[in-house]
Amino acid sequence: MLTKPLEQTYYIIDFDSTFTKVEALDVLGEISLVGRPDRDDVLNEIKAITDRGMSGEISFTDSLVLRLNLLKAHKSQLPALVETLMGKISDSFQRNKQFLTENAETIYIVSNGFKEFIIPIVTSLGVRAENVFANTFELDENGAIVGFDSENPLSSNGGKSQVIRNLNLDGEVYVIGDGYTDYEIKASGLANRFYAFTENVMRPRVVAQADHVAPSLDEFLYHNNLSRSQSYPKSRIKVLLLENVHPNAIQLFEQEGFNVEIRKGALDEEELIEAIRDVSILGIRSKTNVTARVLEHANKLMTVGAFCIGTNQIDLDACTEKGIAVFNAPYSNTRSVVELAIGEIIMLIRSIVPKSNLMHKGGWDKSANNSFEVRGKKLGLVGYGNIGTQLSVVAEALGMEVYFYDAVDKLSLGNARKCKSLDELLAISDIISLHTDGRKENKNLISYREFGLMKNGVIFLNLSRGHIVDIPALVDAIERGKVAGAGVDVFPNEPKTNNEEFISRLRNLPNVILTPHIGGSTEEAQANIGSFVPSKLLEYINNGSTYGSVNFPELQLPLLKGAHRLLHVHENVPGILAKMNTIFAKHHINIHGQYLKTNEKIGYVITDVAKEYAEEVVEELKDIDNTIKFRLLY
Ligand SMILES: NC(=O)c1ccc[n+]([C@@H]2O[C@H](COP(=O)([O-])OP(=O)(O)OC[C@H]3O[C@@H](n4cnc5c(N)ncnc54)[C@H](O)[C@@H]3O)[C@@H](O)[C@H]2O)c1
Ligand SMILES: O=C(O)CC[C@@H](O)C(=O)O
Repeated sequence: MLTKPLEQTYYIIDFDSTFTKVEALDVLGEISLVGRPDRDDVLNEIKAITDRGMSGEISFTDSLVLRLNLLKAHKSQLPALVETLMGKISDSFQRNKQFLTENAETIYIVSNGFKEFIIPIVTSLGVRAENVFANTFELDENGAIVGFDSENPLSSNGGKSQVIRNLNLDGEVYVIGDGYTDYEIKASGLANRFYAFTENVMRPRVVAQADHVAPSLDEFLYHNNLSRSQSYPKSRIKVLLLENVHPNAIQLFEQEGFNVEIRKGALDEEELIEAIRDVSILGIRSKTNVTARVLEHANKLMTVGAFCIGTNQIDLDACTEKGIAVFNAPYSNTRSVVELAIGEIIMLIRSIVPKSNLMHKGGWDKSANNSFEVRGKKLGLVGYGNIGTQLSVVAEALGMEVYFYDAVDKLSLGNARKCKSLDELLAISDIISLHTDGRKENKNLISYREFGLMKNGVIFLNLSRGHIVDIPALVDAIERGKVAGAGVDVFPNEPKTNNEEFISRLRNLPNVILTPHIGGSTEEAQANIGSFVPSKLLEYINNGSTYGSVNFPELQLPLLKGAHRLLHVHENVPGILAKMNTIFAKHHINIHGQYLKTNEKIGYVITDVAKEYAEEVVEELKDIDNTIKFRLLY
């Protein structure tokens, strides 16, 4: 579909920190200085000299002399340097090898670095060796690197401009680089445009001079309508991650080249409305409410990741109606909640909290009063889903008798016994632990009446969702001694950040363990979630797969190869697929594969088609009545 501009265009590309992620001489230093006790100091000195050269404090030639003297490198170390640099080629260059090979004739690498390592690297991606303009090392008779070709214009300031002038290029000249010397080519009137390349390093002084900022080569290719590996540059796709999600997630999005913004706390509705306008991918945990009102302002939003189990904080119906796919981590923190519940049950039934509090005040209460074993006690689980069932198994291993009640018929694990009603479970249990999901109907599931049904001296836990328990009723039950001990991790109103005060009537009650919604907050769980949820979001963005989505029809799609993928989300009304196929037939489109899945609200159709097709097809598909969202991937 895309066509190259007609006029001849030349592409001048920098090497260090542009073609590769690193400065090659820094890497050479890491190799040549191995074993030296002062290695880190010398490496820092080399970096400082590079900066002084770049800022103009010393001449480029002087900076080169000083750095080579410090490096004390030998030609035998160059293969190791090349091997390391091979692994450090910028991601967007690696994925756009096709651009480099197809335009090999008009691509020039112009660098103040050295041909000895630049040529093997750039030719591996199709660039021509004769189009590499760089310096060469000077060696002594033993092969030590002792200098450089001082006659080469690239050994001094203004060298890049001189090389371009000598090339006498006839056509449009675009320069892509991260350094000021790259901009200087444009400043000398020798280039039409300068693209500041910021994938690896962002130099404000250089960016300030740029005609366009290119956070990746994809952006450069997109800006010039050139063929590329990404249909839409990821650097244009904004990811907003709230509530301190694990660094794994940030890294996964950044390494794919997305534009990632992170915020530590949750946002309230107004703040989120403001922040979400240009966001395509939103990551939250339990405290950010994605309401229908927020979604009205989220016109670019494609997907939401709940970096937790619960999704009750998200208006799933509104997301579905807007064609926004929602994903969560349904079992990444299950084990963590189970372990906390077990720990709390033992602490509460032994009355450890008041004993410990007393000791902190200097007291000593060595007695067995109100201390019991868990062995043989009846544990009642309300909700027998992922957490309930796992807790059931671990509790049985401790010798507890497990009873459960679930809204749907569930298979009992081990010797766990099913109760026919919630009331039956409440009446029978010595310890009651809530593990239902947070659907609205569960608000105040446990209130005065339910506490009234429980045994006197019951141990009560809520590590599910705050609104499931009527807090005044719980406070009353604790004060009356009906509940002998309580563990509460979730609350109807929770502080948005760690700086806000926790206000609750549950404060300062005896034998009550309060935890700040950390049932799932272990290093292991957060790291798991930080990888799991992005993997789902990325599969959806990159491939269209919705497997594991909590609101979209689930489709696990094959990888996209040699085709264009058209993704169509529409209201679930009859006849849409027929209309799409009529359009394909009318334009004689060769279909490689087609997948359809619906739920009660929407339909999701993926069609893989041969790459050549008329541009109107896309517009016609978007114009089908009841279309909610359309995307094109290749
Ligand atoms: N404290 C934390 O940090 C933390 C961490 C993870 C999960 N959670 C919460 O724990 C809860 C359980 O998580 P899960 O992964 O086991 O969920 P799940 O969806 O696997 O299981 C929930 C179960 O509750 C049942 N249920 C719903 N309403 C019910 C009702 N009124 N009566 C009886 N059963 C009912 C469902 O049928 C389902 O089997 C969720 O609310 C989740 O948000 C909290
Ligand atoms: O980490 C969170 O904010 C929520 C944890 C937990 O409630 C969940 O739903 O997984």
